[in-house]
Amino acid sequence: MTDTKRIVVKIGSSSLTSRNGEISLRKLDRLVDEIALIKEEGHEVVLVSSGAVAAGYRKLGLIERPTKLAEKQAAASIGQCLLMEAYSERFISHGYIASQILITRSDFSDQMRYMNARNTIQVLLERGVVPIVNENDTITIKQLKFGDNDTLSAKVAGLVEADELIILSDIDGLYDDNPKTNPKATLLEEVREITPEIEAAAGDSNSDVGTGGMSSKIDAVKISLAAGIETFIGDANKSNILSDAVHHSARGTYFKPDEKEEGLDVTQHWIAFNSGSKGEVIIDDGARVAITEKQSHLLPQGVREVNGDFDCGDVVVIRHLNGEEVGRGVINYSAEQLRKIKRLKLNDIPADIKVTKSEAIRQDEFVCVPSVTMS
Ligand SMILES: Nc1ncnc2c1ncn2[C@@H]1O[C@H](COP(=O)(O)OP(=O)(O)O)[C@@H](O)[C@H]1O
Ligand SMILES: N[C@@H](CCC(=O)OP(=O)(O)O)C(=O)O
Repeated sequence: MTDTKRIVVKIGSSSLTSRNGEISLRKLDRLVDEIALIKEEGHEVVLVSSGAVAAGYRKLGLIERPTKLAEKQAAASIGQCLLMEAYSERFISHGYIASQILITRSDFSDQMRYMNARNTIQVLLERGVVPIVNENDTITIKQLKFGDNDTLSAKVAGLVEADELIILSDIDGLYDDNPKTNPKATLLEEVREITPEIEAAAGDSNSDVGTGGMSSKIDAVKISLAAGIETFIGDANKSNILSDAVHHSARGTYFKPDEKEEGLDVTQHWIAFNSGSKGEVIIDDGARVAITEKQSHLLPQGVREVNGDFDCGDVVVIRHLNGEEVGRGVINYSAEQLRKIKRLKLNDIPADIKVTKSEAIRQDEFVCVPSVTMS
């Protein structure tokens, strides 16, 4: 019996569909068999599954995958039921119960709803259920979409503090160039850091059926590595892919978190990748050194400018005077208060400005955020 791991598995549309873009029940069956195998090894699994649009568009009377937003949403509304029905039936045949969790970005930007989702998934996992997550496509508006399920899966991995994120695709990992257009491209088997070269290798979005292509997978990897979660990208069509990935014997790309860095905890992960920001605080050199190198709090005296309209307790972006983003943190003053006390030492803050914590941002509520393209 191996140690129980908490594993988030993400399957993309391209791995669940047949050539004409319709959902393939044969592929879905295979995936469920693979998941059952790692469940039998004792692991907990959360599945992030795309495929709602693919499963629904034909029933909507369309002959090809829609591109208009309203049609995609209508197709997803039909397809999500069909997808869950298929999953549920097949998991039951293995003796497992599946559950559905549909999420929008605004659910995740609200800390209470985020923590609620976490508690719900915790109960499901303790009871051996396989929670199946997808974006709530039908009601999400364009500007507030996760957009691709790669990013969603990394955020879910952070939410449930997963040990491993496994992204299954129609390709057996990250290559140094797109193997579909460059036959000489070679597989990168282990990646320890997302360098500009890695980002360039993943290129721009490139996918016929899915939304993200390899570049959104790399954005996802940045999010999961920041939480200290090992991530694997491999081919959904290989037998035993999940079990082999868990035992590190599968062909694919293994992304390893920095062992010297402690990964972000669940609150820091929320601040960094889910909270959304209500404004900006511009800081000087000394303040930047204090919060990024000396592990000190950000004090009002280092604040030079305040942009936006936020309240005490909101998350703000912290930017250096030169425009670079330094990180994000929970602010202890409203924008109005901070404008009055910027550059002041704590002792000089007027008595009528009353707050529970006098630092502008406490170190434990500050996070340096790796730059991730948020779609
Ligand atoms: N450097 C690269 N290495 C591997 N695949 C790449 C690379 N650059 C672009 N791609 C493309 O990314 C595709 C996988 O993304 P996508 O179709 O969105 O899959 P999914 O539906 O699984 O999310 C591959 O089929 C490949 O064409
Ligand atoms: N939420 C959408 C999937 C979005 C999407 O295409 O994601 P992916 O295939 O992972 O790039 C659906 O279920 O159809």
